[in-house]
Amino acid sequence: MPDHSPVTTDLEPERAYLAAARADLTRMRERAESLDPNRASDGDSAYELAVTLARRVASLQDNPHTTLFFGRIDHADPPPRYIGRRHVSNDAGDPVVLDWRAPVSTAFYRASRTEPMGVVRRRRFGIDKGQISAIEDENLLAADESDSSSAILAQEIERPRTGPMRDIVATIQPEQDLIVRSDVDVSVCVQGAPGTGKTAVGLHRAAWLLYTHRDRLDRSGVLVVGPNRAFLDHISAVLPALGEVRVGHSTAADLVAHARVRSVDSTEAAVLKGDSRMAEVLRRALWSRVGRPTEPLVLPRGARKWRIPAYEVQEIVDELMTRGVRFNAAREMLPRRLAHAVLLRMERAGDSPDDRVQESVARSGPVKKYSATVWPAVDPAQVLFDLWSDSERLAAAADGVLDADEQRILLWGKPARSKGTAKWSVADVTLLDELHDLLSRTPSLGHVVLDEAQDLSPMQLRAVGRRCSTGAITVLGDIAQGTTPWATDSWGTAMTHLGKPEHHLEVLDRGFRVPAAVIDFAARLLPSMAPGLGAPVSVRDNTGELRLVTVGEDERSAALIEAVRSALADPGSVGLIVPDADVTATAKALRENGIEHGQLGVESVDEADHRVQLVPATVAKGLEFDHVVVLEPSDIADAEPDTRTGLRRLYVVLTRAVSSLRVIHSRPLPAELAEHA
Ligand SMILES: Nc1ncnc2c1ncn2[C@@H]1O[C@H](COP(=O)(O)OP(=O)(O)OP(=O)(O)O)[C@@H](O)[C@H]1O
Repeated sequence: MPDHSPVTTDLEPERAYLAAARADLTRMRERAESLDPNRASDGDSAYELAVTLARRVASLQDNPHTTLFFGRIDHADPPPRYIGRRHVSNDAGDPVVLDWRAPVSTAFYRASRTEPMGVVRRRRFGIDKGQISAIEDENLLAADESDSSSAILAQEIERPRTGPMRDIVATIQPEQDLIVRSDVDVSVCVQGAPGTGKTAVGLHRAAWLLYTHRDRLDRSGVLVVGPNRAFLDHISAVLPALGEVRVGHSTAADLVAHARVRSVDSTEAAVLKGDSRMAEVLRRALWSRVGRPTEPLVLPRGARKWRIPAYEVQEIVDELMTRGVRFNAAREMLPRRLAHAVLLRMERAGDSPDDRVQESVARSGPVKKYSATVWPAVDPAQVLFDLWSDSERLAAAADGVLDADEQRILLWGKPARSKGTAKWSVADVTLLDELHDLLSRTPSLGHVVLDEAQDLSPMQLRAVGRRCSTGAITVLGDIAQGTTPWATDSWGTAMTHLGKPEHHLEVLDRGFRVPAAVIDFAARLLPSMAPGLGAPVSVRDNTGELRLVTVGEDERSAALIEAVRSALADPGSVGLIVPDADVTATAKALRENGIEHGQLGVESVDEADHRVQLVPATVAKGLEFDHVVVLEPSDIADAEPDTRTGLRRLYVVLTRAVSSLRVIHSRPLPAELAEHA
């Protein structure tokens, strides 16, 4: 007997249970709607209460497109437990549906015949238009090792993709669930080939953490960091669908937006500016702003003048500099320390000054002025401006850290006139963020989910890391998809830059997106650009469709339009991924042929949710489409600064397809891809 057996007899009782659960949810909502926020003790509390109640009412809305539960587990003793997206209880307060994140729900995801966790039967519900359409049972006490595949799971994985990414709460796999439910204080790093569910797992982990540690994380905040706007838009519906609307989403660039980015560094400058050695250069450059006192502090007070000699001020400054506090915190302590030194002199002279005198001395004009001269306020932009435009300052800060050639790379050829007119690069604003943190500690969030982490430079990783310095992080990525010249080759190193050397490394290798025919093709690139990393093993039943179309250059545009039209004949989304340089011409060709489409960019999304999306190759990361049409792989690879990065970019582009991949090219394919073709 197969392990997962379709059940037909229980359909009606289960539908009745669903109807009753829906009625319970309606009652819960009506009760929340009837509560009067004006019963709070004052206006502010009433407002707070009104907001909380509105949120609660919204979270109790029934979604007619889905059911309240997707699974059920039976233990030896009744009652059975129904698992759904949210908790529902009846009038007596007894649970009718359990939230998937509740500890008791864990068994639904993890119980197996080898470890049944007290579960005797797992039931999955097939859902169609908000109604239960199928039931599948798995007997966990069965001894035989027969077919363990689930048709409902297969159906979910095979369904055509339309619109933004959906949650996977009904079909989270045991190895994914282990990551989702890792302890709140554990930082997890997930390495996984394309389509192994890293993003899905990261988002469900955020939802689980918020449910399990609501008080702590609601206060401190949870943030998801992704590569660009198009990606954030793609994933934006997942957490709200799980009832979590208060999770921030940001690109890595927006995290450090201290200035407008108006220039692009050369590759070698960008790599160097992203190198972790820059942290030491910046630290020295900043702290060198603290001056050496040459004059004594003179404080007239009444008939007397109090003097603190320069050497004594120097001792105070030295002590403050070695305390391990941030620059501004130490700077703020200086007037009080000077006042204390004055106080000691007053006492020695027979006075008995109290705390108020110390306070007034610290705030006095001469002390404030003297402090500000010795320890000036510093603007991060000025520090960086001076480093890039003044070779002597740079040499002083970089001595023993960067060699002369490296320093030359960093210096501006034509320095801007001032920090205000300086044209900062992406790497520069990341360095500004480091300087801001050296001045004053960056507040830490409770948890950060960092996606596509392999692409960040060490300095960018530090910027993300300081945003969860007191919390934990979930890092998601794939070394083989690293497409920046500074991409990481080692998760151990990346996690150290993030400030989390103690972490769990997990590997996901079952591919839920890319069908076998497509992954086999893309995986030809792996030995040359990520030796040692394997391709995912596709769990898809559908082996997919791969078409390579070689055409003459003048036929390319027509072939492309033909490929898009043929993709549109099947259900699902169509991604047309082209070299960045071809975006404008391709958009024109689509328009001329009457093919409506959206265009994605680093900063732009398709609000209208067209079926066809035109995607520059550099924006494709993390996205997926039912059908993918790729134009001219060799141009996509050649647009990158080096061969390895080019092949990795191509690997990303080729692994976006759920059902079919069409490759249109007039140039020969890169040799690594063409091999064994
Ligand atoms: N357990 C699952 N059940 C159903 N679908 C799943 C499951 N895990 C992942 N998927 C689906 O597989 C697809 C790929 O997932 P996801 O985008 O999270 O992969 P990824 O590892 O982040 O890929 P990439 O490295 O290419 O960005 C998505 O459509 C996701 O919903």
